[in-house]
Amino acid sequence: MPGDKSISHRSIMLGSLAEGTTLVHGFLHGEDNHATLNAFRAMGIEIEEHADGVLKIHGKGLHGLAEPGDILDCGNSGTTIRLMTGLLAGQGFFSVLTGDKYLRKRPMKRVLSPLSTMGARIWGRGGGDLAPLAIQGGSLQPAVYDSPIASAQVKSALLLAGLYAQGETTVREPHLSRDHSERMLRFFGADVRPFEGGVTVVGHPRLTGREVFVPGDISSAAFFLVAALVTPGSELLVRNVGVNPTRSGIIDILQQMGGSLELLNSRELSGEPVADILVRSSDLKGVEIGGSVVPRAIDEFPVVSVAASFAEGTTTIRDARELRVKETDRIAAMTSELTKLGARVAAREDGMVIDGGQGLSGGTVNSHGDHRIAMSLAVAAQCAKAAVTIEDTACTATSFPNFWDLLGQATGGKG
Ligand SMILES: O=C(O)C1=C[C@@H](OP(=O)(O)O)[C@@H](O)[C@H](O)C1
Ligand SMILES: C=C(OP(=O)(O)O)C(=O)O
Repeated sequence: MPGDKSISHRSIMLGSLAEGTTLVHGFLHGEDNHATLNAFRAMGIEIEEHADGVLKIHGKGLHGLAEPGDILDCGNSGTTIRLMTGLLAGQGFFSVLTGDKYLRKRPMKRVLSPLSTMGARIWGRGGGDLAPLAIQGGSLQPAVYDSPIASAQVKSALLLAGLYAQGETTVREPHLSRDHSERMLRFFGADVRPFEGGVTVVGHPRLTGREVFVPGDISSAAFFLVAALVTPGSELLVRNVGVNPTRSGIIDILQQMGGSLELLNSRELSGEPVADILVRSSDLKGVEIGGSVVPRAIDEFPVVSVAASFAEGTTTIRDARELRVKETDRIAAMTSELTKLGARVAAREDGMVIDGGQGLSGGTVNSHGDHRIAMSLAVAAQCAKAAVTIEDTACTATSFPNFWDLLGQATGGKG
């Protein structure tokens, strides 16, 4: 699997803010991560790329970034723009962040509001909710923030701002979102204290360059797990996948559906749990999904809805309103596209209801420009009764540049 996208972003950010050299093995060379990489280069950080894809980051310490000479383009990446907003709020310079037409529609007030309580000065379109964002960096005070949503991007923006505030910054969240920032901050030497319901970071740490091994991305593996489960006679071993419990909700959901998935060779890499996943085709059944598993599988719901179309009985997804503010409205997009393939799907305000079991037919579908929708539809196509044409597929390069090749290999050329 390609490297984990979330961990790859954070390795550039913390490697740049650390003193000394950071080596990153397994970095994801996708468009989103290149947006982060280019932003740090534009702020004066030297990042070498070796022939084997390994990155060497020459970190300049917490106060080593320079004012960028131009607007920083975050492309399609919500993680880049939201985490950078927190980080840039504490710098001694002015910066502007923007992104593509999808990113410029996504809500930013969720980070701007709590950052303003720390003294951050940030402006945006739409009354301060939309990019481009203009940031006048300056001194910050620590804060205690009760986030109404379980969002790692909100949490991480505040923790990164908290590095620049004297004292303790605390974020509480309704359910635990992915904790890669916490783990990597600690790995680089920051004082990070997780507690039941939240986390505290102590400001003004000294971060030291490290050697980071990025595990394979479970969100990318998810497409192959579902493809193998719903293709009769399949057996697939997916090696070196990050199985951090705050990310592994897809394994729990697929096992609950009756999927045969085994974790082998469990180990730890740079503070992150990793395993190989053995998956065998299985008869799936419909399930109820909601509550704390939702943030643990937030990017996997498009492909979960494909699995549900092949599962016997009804699958109900609840508490997943966040899907409406991703690269696209993923509830609306999957409902319309799966319906075109004959699935019985109904959208709900906070999720979907899927009556599965009758398989999918052929047809023409569209990704809506969203990488996860494109790849989920490829899995649907793989197992549909007739040919499926998927329009607008270049977006897979956002998170999974070699997706089509790997799908072809895994399916013996059928992909
Ligand atoms: O912090 C991160 O790396 C991410 C957090 C999640 O977003 P939210 O924080 O908006 O849930 C997720 O959807 C995104 O793909 C990556
Ligand atoms: C939502 C996603 O990413 P981001 O928020 O970083 O654009 C994703 O990769 O599915």
